[in-house]
Amino acid sequence: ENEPPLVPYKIPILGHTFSYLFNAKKFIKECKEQYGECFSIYVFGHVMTVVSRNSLSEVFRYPDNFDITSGLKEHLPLYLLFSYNGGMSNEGNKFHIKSVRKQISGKLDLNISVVQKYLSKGMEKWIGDCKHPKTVYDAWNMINNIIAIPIANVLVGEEAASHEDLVNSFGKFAFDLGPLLFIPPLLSFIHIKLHELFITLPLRFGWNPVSHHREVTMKRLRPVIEKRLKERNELGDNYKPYHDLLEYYMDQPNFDYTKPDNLPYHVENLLVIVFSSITTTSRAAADALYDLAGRPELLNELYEEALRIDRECNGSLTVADVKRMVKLDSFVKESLRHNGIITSLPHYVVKDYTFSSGLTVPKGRKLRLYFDDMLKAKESYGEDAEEFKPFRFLKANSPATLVERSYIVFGGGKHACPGRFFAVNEVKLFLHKLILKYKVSTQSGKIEDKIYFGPYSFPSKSGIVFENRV
Ligand code: HEM
Repeated sequence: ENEPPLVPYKIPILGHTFSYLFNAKKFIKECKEQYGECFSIYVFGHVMTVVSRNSLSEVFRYPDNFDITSGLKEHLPLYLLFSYNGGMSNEGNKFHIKSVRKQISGKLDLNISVVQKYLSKGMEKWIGDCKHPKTVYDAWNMINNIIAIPIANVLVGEEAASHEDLVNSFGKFAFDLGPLLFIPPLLSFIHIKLHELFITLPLRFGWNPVSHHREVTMKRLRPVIEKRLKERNELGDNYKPYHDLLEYYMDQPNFDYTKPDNLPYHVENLLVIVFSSITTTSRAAADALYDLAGRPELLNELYEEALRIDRECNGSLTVADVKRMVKLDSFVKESLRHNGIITSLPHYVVKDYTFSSGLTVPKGRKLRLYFDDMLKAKESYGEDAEEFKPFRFLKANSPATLVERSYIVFGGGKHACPGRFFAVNEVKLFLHKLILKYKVSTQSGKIEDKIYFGPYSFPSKSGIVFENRV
């Protein structure tokens, strides 16, 4: 009875689908202005509720009432693509969160030198010498190739990550699965399950985007595992554990790679982390690069900070040094805040839930969180919340990793991204090295807009010009 208002629509069956697909930013904004922070729209044959502000915070605060796993599963049915670990499950997620907290974000001090070393190698390989200005289109793709190298090293160690096919496979993994995520669920008009059936249709003909990556990973990990097990045997208490995620998997009581389904199971767990870590981080770095390249005065200011810190630490940075990059941190945070994503993180309502506003969402209702509105809330960011102000957070004691009511780039509550400490450090290190080495500008000389598809946004594909600093 007390449901959020359903925004009226004129075209039966289609409802708001067209506006949602082709004009989401304006459409959702107008709906909120007219119907308040919580309203329902009719898209792809189903009623979906868009939540913002207090209602959105409640979704994070009461995770038992809102199920994100089913929401994500519907868009990307990993459980149909992953044959050994069941894809995404609540139980599986607990393991992933623990492993990322402990082994990746929790070992930043140790990982940071690996990240630096391989970021430099990646930049040398993919950007290289720009004595003559070099224009790169689709910088996200290029940055993804760079970011994949340090992440592969942190996940599986230097020996396995020395194989180019493994690093390439990690880098491409999410891009191979991604398109499935963005196919509009047109068949949902008939039945929600039909969309899932459609996107996994190629599986029935033997095509599975996961199989190739699983095979490459297994081929490269098996000899490393055998070598480490031998070392463990020979050295006993003197064995020095490696700091990567692979070592963590090998320590699990259920690890026995001699059993037929065991290694593929652990490799699929690893691929979930590959999926969550590489394109997300490279996307943040690409957004920041476009934001930087369109603002020459900002580049100069960040260069001064980068140069000072680089001189003080002789080029070898610690976590504390990265923390001292306060201008860069504020800029990265502002860039993340402007990621342009309109709505995200689909959740299903587990049982009827009444928000503190008095509105009730029924069990089974799909919610989407209105990110763009929350990230531009005037109550939190002031009257100029819509503006891009790179040093907005400089004096606010509010680092880019800090999850707050309105800063929901990394989600919120119990499920807030456990990889954010690692990700922000890596993005900062990438930009730090880039700023020291190159002058960057947009080919157009303008600040480039993001590309939109439905409620999703992507970095621009227009040219970025790299030039060596003299
Ligand atoms: C800039 C880069 C990144 C962004 C923007 C990002 C964003 C997010 C968001 C929005 C969520 C959902 C949170 C929620 O449901 O409230 C999430 C979850 C997660 N992220 Fe990240 N992430 C990034 C990097 C990483 C990295 C590098 C890793 C791993 C090394 C990682 C691992 C995870 C995991 C395991 C979850 C699931 C957490 C859960 O379900 O409780 N992420 N991330």
